[in-house]
Amino acid sequence: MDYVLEMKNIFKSFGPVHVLEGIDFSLKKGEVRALLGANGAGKSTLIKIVGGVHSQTSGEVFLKGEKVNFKDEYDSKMKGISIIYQELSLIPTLTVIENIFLGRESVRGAFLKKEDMRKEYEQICKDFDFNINPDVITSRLSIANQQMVEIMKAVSWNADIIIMDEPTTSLTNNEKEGLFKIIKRLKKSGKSVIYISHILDEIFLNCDSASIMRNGKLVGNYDVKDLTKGKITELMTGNTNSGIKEKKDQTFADYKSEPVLELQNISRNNVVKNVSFKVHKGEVVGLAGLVGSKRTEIANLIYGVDKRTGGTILMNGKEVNIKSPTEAIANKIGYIPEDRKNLGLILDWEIYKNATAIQIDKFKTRGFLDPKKEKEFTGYGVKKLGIKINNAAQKMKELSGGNQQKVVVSKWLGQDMDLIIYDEPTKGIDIAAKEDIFHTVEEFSKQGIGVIFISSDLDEVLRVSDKIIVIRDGSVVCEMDNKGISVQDIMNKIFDV
Ligand SMILES: Nc1ncnc2c1ncn2[C@@H]1O[C@H](COP(=O)(O)OP(=O)(O)OP(=O)(O)O)[C@@H](O)[C@H]1O
Repeated sequence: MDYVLEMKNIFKSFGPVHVLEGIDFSLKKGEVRALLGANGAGKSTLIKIVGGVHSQTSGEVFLKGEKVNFKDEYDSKMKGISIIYQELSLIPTLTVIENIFLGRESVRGAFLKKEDMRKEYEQICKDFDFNINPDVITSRLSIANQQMVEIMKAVSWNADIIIMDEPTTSLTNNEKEGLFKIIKRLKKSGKSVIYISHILDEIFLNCDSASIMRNGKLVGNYDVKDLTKGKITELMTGNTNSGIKEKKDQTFADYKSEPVLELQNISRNNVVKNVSFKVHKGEVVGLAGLVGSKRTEIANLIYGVDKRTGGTILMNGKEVNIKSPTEAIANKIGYIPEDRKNLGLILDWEIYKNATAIQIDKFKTRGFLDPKKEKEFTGYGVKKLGIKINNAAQKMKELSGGNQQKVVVSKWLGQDMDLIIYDEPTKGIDIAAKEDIFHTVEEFSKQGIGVIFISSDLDEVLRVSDKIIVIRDGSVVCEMDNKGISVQDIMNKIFDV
């Protein structure tokens, strides 16, 4: 068999922690292979070995039959491997076009001319059905656009093997379509793709085959046509009953008392436009809309990240004027942000310091922080959300992406709140662990806390919400009671059908 990549009996340990235990993985020319597994199963670690970021503790890697030992990331790139990592690797101070062509000159053996770069850039934009100003400084772009640039950069490298680690997490539907087209084109031209995603629909749409991992071991290799979502979940977790619920089955909303939050015609310039809605005690309000519909911008006005230019916000019947996240927390508002890397976590800190950052005063003994108390609290969150860690003093950056996200959620457990906002909380979370996040929503609402739940996954919005508010272009389109409505009904409102 002609394999472009073969990994044989790969072991990887970080000190005493065994992350990969005897993985065999292979990829054929023109194959699109999914790499699946629960959060912390070892997917990213495996591809980081192919990418020259980590070297294996033991085992062998072959490229087109030839044994390789990558010296570093550059070496892997030069041998024809291009990776889109979960965390963006662009240089924020460079322009988009500079980022895309960075390091490419040496591949061609001569400097690329500016005009050639522009021509190539235009072609990539056309292929992606996408339009980003090449001269804009990258840090000025939205996270979605930065991710798109990252993808364009990886694909334009002209590698034989392209590895995508959760590439669609912040893309709009159009951009996703663009990416899926690119994958088809890559396949047709004989390139091979490894595709990691927790969104199983994407696997069925794009992949030929799948390798499933569990706890650092390979469960097996499968043809995607022989798999179902249920089967994948079962193979990933080793559990035949994942307890996944389709629908919300109880409500804790209290419509008799004063709403915990009332927005009256709030606006910000021409971005958020006269938005009004109420959140009652224990009520879960889902905000549905396309990526870019300005749901996060509304949340940012409530949490004091951005300044309102109009309208009034009431909490428990009283007008509030929250000017910063610190003031929001003092007003009993919690916020689980979409951009966890920049807003929710400090990756160089220990897990327990991240987990306790918001409620720090609770963990003091005689005025001093007590690490024992902090670790106890962290342990509580770890158990509640099934977070996979080795010990609470590990650095945050050592956790898998999905487990980092769970720590962001765990920070708010036990906090005295009237309202909590979840913004895309299940990004990067595996299918079984999503349910743990939904349970926290349920528990908060059971305690009488109002919840705003933002998600691009409408099944999720239906799963958790009492009421759904459809947002389009910064305005409220309608409010829908979650009674007998379907994803299609919400879609119709989103698209104005
Ligand atoms: N540098 C490190 N030191 C210690 N442990 C690490 C390090 N890097 C990763 N790990 C551990 O290895 C395990 C596998 O992590 P990895 O990121 O490969 O998982 P994953 O399958 O990609 O998960 P996710 O779906 O959440 O992204 C995790 O338990 C993680 O904590």
